[in-house]
Amino acid sequence: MEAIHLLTLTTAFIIFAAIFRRRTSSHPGRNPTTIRISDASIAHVALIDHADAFSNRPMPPFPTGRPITHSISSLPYGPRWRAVRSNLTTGILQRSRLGILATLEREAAETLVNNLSSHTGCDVVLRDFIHGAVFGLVARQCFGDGINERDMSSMLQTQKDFLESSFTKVRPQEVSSWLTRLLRSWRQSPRHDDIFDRVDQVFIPPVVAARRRGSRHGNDVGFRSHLDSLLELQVPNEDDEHTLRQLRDEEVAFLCWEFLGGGTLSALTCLEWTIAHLAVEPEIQNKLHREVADAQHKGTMAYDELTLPYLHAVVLESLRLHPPTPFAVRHVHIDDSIAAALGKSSVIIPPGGAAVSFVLGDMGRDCKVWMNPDEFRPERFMEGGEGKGVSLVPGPNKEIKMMPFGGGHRRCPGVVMGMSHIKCFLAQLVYASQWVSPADGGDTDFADVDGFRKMMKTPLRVRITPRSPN
Ligand code: HEM
Repeated sequence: MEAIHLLTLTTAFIIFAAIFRRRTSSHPGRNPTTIRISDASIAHVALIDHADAFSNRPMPPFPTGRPITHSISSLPYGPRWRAVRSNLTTGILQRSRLGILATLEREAAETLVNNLSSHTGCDVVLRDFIHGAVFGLVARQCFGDGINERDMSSMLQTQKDFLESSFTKVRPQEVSSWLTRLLRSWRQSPRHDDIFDRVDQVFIPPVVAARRRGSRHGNDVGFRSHLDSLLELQVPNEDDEHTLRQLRDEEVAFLCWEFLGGGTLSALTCLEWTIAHLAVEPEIQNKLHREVADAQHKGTMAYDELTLPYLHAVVLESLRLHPPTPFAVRHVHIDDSIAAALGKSSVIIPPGGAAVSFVLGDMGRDCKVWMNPDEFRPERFMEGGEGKGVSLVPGPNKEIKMMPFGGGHRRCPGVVMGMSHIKCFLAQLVYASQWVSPADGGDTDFADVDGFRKMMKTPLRVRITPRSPN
């Protein structure tokens, strides 16, 4: 009897706690009805033709005890979002700075190749090597030089732990049961709070506050770092948008965290998938190697589409099949004209609004657009292929064929930097070595994790063999 009482009380407490947490953290955009859109033409109507209506994201599905609108991706569409986003796009991500970035990229890629060279002839699990190298590059862009080793490795470890914890979350917005969702968010939120606390600890005292005090955490990379730009940035005040204020330390810390995550994790995901495909497709790998080697010998190593068209095609093919961020999500309330436009495509947004999830992976594998969509065939992006001329970010008057960087007002601002990093690392990896399936003949597992980041479920293990000079 006692045991039954205890069980009943515990269950009642869990449900009460879950409801209480939900109430106290309630937000109009949290856990609304979710509509999935996999059709690129409907995505065009929504994200491009009605971009304003599709310009907000729902609140993250997990309640936390703190305001989490400190990042570009979670700020509501409006003046503060505009201020921090344009600080990024006109600052560090500007195309004209690619020349400066090229030097940093080349140094990072060469370090990666050197680190791997002692494993030539062996099987390696690539993920940690690539993660460290891409993180190091993005951190230099974020902070400049001079961050000490210990602080860097705490940041990298925090990012790895966050990534690991996100793998266990299965599309929370798509979990249909109300109770499951409540219990799940109740169980998961302390882990998120824990990560946010760590972001504060790892970034604020050693980096943000130290730089604010003017301590020379060194910035000898020859351009203004992202951190420096954030410390100078003025954003509209919450209560009066006509007055400006500086960002608070925790906001700067969170924006740096977002920059490091956006810059590192998508490139890491894409590089791992690409090497996995190249290891089982030696002809494609050899063709890519020939193109890169040719450019190296001519001294024309610029990673652009014109100089290295096959490299560009290989990266596009990888992003088509495995968009690292699998969904572009919006929270919408719409008027009658938009309802009518979407209604033609049988998408009905309920009067209270909805979360709309554009499924980027489905668009890249749509067999109405792509021939044998599950095949890895970069040639489809070359002359005469169905993907030739495809644009990475959808615009007006153009059919959407794939959307790995999302679309509309909230599309990814890091397209140019992301593509440039991926191409540079990939070119150097393929130039230096040949990547083959592991010596024990183990099959590569092409399954992906079910989570917010579409990484390989089983971290890639490959054999590095030397390239004969040609
Ligand atoms: C291969 C590389 C990358 C891929 C595939 C990628 C993909 C995406 C996707 C799908 C979105 C959501 C877009 C939408 O909702 O329509 C996004 C948003 C975002 N990405 Fe990226 N990304 C990449 C690289 C980067 C880089 C290098 C940065 C910056 C350092 C970055 C920063 C951001 C930010 C700040 C947002 C939120 C934008 C907003 O809400 O206004 N990403 N990214």
